[in-house]
Amino acid sequence: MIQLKNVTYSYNHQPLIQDMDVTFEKGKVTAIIGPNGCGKSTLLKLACRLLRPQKGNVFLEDQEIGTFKGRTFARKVSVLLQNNPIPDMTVERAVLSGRYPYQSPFKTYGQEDRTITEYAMKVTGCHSLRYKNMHQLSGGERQRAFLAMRLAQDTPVIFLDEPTTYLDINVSYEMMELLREQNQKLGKTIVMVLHDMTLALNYADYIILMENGKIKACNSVLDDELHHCIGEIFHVKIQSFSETDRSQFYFVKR
Ligand SMILES: Nc1ncnc2c1ncn2[C@@H]1O[C@H](COP(=O)(O)OP(=O)(O)OP(=O)(O)O)[C@@H](O)[C@H]1O
Repeated sequence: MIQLKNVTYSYNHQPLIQDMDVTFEKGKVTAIIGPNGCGKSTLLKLACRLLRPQKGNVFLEDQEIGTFKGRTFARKVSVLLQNNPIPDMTVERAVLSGRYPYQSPFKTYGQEDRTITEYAMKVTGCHSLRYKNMHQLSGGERQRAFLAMRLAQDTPVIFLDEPTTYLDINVSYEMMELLREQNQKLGKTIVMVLHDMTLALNYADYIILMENGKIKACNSVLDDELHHCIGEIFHVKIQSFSETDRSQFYFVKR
């Protein structure tokens, strides 16, 4: 479980997030949604200690995240951001480098690291790209390679900021299926910022809906009040394909 307690964050003395309390449930998939510029990426960065709150605290399993040593934290939490620096190396080498938290001056990459690297390349569909340089990939291929790096890191918690950027609709759904599988089979806690609300509603357990730096709603994807708030903010109506199976949603413009 990741908890933000009473968190305040300002850019250049302009308050964006103020006294925010929010919890990301362990073993669940949470999607953060909201209009452009409402603070989704900032919230994600605060939760994975890429930003430090000016006030308040963030806890991972009841321990303040700032108190973890670098490698210990990197064994618990991996993060896929929107604009990652592109490493000048092959895909295989880049995915293997995701194993860095398990290395030390006395231990280099071993069989376990290579096995997990193979697995991560396979499930993300990067296997055939393994000998290409990261700079030679298309946007979508590179995004899959970055995801493979994060899976190789093998952490119980994965944060992703807009993971479907650059991906076509098929690959977007494949990526969501893969993340869902990581959650259901391996119990990973997944928190992702998503612009595509159809993906958010159909793949998350919980939705955090933000507006102007504030949380407008935070609830199960099935919650009617949440649907109402989404409808108000985005001027849409949420419908389910079936009244009995309320697990497949789509949107219509109001
Ligand atoms: N490094 C920064 N310095 C100053 N202001 C920033 C910085 N990063 C973000 N902001 C501002 O903070 C606000 C929230 O940004 P953030 O990236 O968290 O929003 P977002 O909801 O993720 O947006 P989007 O959906 O467009 O990606 C925006 O007004 C943005 O301009």
